[in-house]
Amino acid sequence: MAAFSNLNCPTSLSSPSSSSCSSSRLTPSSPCFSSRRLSFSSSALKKFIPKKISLQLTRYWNVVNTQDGAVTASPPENVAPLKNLKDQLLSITSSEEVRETTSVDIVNEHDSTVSIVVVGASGDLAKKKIFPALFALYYEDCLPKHFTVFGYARSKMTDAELRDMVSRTLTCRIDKRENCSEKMEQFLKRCFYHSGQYDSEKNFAELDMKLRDHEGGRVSNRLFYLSIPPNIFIEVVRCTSNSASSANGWTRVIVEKPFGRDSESSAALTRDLKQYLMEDQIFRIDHYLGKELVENLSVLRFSNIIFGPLWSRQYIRNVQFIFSEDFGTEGRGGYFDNYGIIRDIMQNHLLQLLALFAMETPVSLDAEDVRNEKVKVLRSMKPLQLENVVVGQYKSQIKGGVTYPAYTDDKTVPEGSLTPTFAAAALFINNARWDGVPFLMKAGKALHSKMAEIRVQFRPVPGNLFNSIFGTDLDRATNELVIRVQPDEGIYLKINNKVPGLAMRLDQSNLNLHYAARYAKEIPDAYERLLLDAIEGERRLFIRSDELDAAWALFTPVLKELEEKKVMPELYPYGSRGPVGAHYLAARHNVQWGDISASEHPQE
Ligand SMILES: NC(=O)C1=CN([C@@H]2O[C@H](COP(=O)(O)OP(=O)(O)OC[C@H]3O[C@@H](n4cnc5c(N)ncnc54)[C@H](OP(=O)(O)O)[C@@H]3O)[C@@H](O)[C@H]2O)C=CC1
Ligand SMILES: O=C1O[C@H](COP(=O)(O)O)[C@@H](O)[C@H](O)[C@H]1O
Repeated sequence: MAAFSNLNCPTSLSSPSSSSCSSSRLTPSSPCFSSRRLSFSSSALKKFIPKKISLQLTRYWNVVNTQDGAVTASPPENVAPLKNLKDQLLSITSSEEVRETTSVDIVNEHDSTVSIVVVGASGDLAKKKIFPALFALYYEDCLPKHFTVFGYARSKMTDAELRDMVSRTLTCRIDKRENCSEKMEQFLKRCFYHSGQYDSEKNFAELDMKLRDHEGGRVSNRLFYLSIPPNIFIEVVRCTSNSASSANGWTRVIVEKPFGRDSESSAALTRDLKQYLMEDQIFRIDHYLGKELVENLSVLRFSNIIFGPLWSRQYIRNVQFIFSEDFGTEGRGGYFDNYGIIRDIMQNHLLQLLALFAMETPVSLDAEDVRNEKVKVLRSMKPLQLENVVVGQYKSQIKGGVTYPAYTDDKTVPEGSLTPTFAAAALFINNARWDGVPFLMKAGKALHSKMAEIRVQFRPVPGNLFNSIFGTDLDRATNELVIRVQPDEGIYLKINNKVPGLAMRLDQSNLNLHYAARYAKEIPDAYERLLLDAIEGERRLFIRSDELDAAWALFTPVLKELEEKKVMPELYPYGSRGPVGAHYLAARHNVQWGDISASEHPQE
């Protein structure tokens, strides 16, 4: 379900219903739909729509919400637009019954409004990511005609102070664009603030009153973004649900990670959330799924004939998922120490990349079909053994006269903390496609660079004709596909090539798709895509509870073992390439990390 018609602003893949049909996220054959939806109360449903039709409606239309006695339905893919509702109903029932449906209240975007409530508006994530993403969406005309942004937190602030805070921190990709300050003024007029406690239904009821004022009697849709520490999620959801949910539209809640810290706490969080919310109201965000190159992974795989046949143990010898940051946990040590790098990056971001990479072809691009395939991969994974994990922690380093701190120098980190700031792991998928292929992960803070990438190393060519004339060992100069998620997005394929000239000399070169050179358009921030999807009710890029259970089932035993056995992390200097143990781990599986191979750093 999407979008609020604009050429820049895409509609979702699975349910094309926007008037911006030229958008890149539509499949080429998709028809162009209006974004209008049907909305009616269940009493109206009973009164005006005979049971037979309402059953058919439920079967053929996507009923997107059934809360507080309200039903909202939108046309599924490949049915005629809303204006043809009557024709459709005629085709499924008798004309006499259809006559009665004229009382159905057809709601379009002009009659509905979306309120986006950023809970924890005074915090780091809200300032850094959420408000800038909302502004970028506004600038690109991707937000609905009627929308309001509300900040909610305990800090005392006026609307003007919130606007000031938002405008001062709106450093986003839009900054240098035409009319930016004019658009900013307009955007800020839609931003408001309400100060309240996170556990006070009374304070949320006050927020509800303000929201109603702004909604002006339209069908109200509400999106709550929980940008707060996890220990207060449930209180906020309780208050939202009891005192501030929409009376006649949808209410959705975006939940930020961490979703617990092991299987048990994650299950408890899901159980508690479900006291107040249906699963389809919960949008668990993993912002890596909103990154351009991650969204492109399925396109690359499933729309190019050259990759599909190679995508298995037969041709791929290992796959690497690498995340590194060139700064430490400065400022976030308090949070980080309770979680560590495995929970912070591997269990979610890198595992999601792995699942997307390794899944079978989904039945469709529909959220449930894609998530079903990801769950199957996660549930097929071999239990992770401690021997296949290496942990590290950064230590102080003096470089160029600058002293870089150790992890434990942070005042918010307990003395002698064993929390890993680096980890490497070798994982395996027990299925026919991937049996025996090492999937290596490596994630670390305070390393030499900031980047995230996926590396696919292919097997050597059997009986290679050129073995004798290649300058180096051809068995090592195998094809490698690199998907550089960030920075400087790109995809390149290492191939062996003849060096031009009369002699038969071979070297390894890149077939290079460098995004900055190929596409003039800047890449949207992941939070923009994900916020837009949540507003549109598109769940494909959000984590379903069974995915989460499977992800925790994989990592919880090893996390417990690390903690119980008090495994000492290997120390590595701030700004280095990480602990040497990661190389031994890879070598045991006959793998060499692609990011540190000589061909990646010829100048070093
Ligand atoms: N920052 C980041 O880069 C990322 C953050 N996240 C997740 O997003 C969420 C928000 O992160 P972030 O903005 O960094 O968090 P902050 O620590 O900045 O907290 C957000 C707001 O919550 C309130 N708050 C903070 N601590 C408490 C407390 N102990 N009890 C009650 N209220 C509190 C404060 O608002 P006030 O005092 O005004 O009420 C604060 O401004 C967290 O779940 C985090 O794990 C996920 C990925 C990245
Ligand atoms: O979720 C998190 O992600 C960030 C890295 O995100 P990126 O988009 O900048 O790559 C990481 O710094 C943080 O520790 C983690 O919680």
